[in-house]
Amino acid sequence: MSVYTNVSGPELARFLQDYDLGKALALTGISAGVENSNYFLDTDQGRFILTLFERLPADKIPYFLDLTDWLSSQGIPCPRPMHTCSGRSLNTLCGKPAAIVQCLQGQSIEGRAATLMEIRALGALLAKMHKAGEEFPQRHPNPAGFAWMETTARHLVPHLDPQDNWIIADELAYQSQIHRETLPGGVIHADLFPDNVLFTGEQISGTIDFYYAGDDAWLYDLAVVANSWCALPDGKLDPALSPALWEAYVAARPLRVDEAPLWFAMLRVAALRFWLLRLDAVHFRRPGAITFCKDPEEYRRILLQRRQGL
Ligand SMILES: Nc1ncnc2c1ncn2[C@@H]1O[C@H](COP(=O)(O)OP(=O)(O)OP(=O)(O)O)[C@@H](O)[C@H]1O
Ligand SMILES: N[C@@H](CCO)C(=O)O
Repeated sequence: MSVYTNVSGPELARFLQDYDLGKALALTGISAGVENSNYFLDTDQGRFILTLFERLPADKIPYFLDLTDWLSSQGIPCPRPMHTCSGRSLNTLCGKPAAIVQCLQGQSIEGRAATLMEIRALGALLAKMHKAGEEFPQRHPNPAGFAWMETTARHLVPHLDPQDNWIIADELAYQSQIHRETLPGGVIHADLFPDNVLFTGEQISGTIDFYYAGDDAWLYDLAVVANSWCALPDGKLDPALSPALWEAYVAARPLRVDEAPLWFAMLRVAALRFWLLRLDAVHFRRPGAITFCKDPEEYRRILLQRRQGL
């Protein structure tokens, strides 16, 4: 269940008085998603998404709304925030930070492999997103960078078996010598998994869930996408999808000469990041907290394959 806060009709009507979006016709809870309460909001002016933020503190949210506002103005299909009559995109509803954003068309392909056309569209769009973020004026270092990984790994030590602790420590030692901050970079999505991309036919009509976005190496973002879209069940890279993703990306953003040699280092660190994230969710599920645990084993498998260059 992903609607944690129920919004009454009178509360919604009061909230909408701040906007120029017409009168509410229907409010329908969205069952997908785990972190926030999301609703389809139908008004006499169309359909929108109403999000009540259940995890992020209010002062952390404007960056993400400003970023999607910016990327959307640059032609990236992402949820453009609606502004109140006084110009704010972040508001409060039922005591929670809340926003109304554009409702994008399309469906995710979650549950099946991408086609070559879809993966090429994704590679091209990711490059376009990276370039579109270049002029975005706000800086926000990736909160899940190397320091986050070291801290998370340290907390996990008593909960993992010696072999997994060894793999993580060994990978961190390797990554400590890779200076991805020297690679070309800027704004990255950092979580562009299949459930965060909407397609209409084989065209991408939306990218959502920018709440892990920040500044980091662009090649790292491509690696997050490659691991999450192009891994076979045994964790190896799909021999057709992975090159298709790469070729579409580099056609739209030609790489600098020092990037390609670090491809596997980026695939490895991207795998480690999501293995740690999932382990953290499993072992530090706080009572009452809203956490959803995806299978850490999937990313352990992916990391082991990437460490072998597969
Ligand atoms: N702007 C949008 N346009 C269309 N559909 C959207 C939009 N935002 C969210 N959705 C729909 O709502 C679902 C849940 O959204 P989302 O994945 O952002 O959930 P969340 O709980 O905020 O984040 P997470 O999935 O990371 O926990 C999506 O799978 C998608 O179907
Ligand atoms: N995409 C992440 C969850 C964070 O949204 C995962 O699959 O572990």
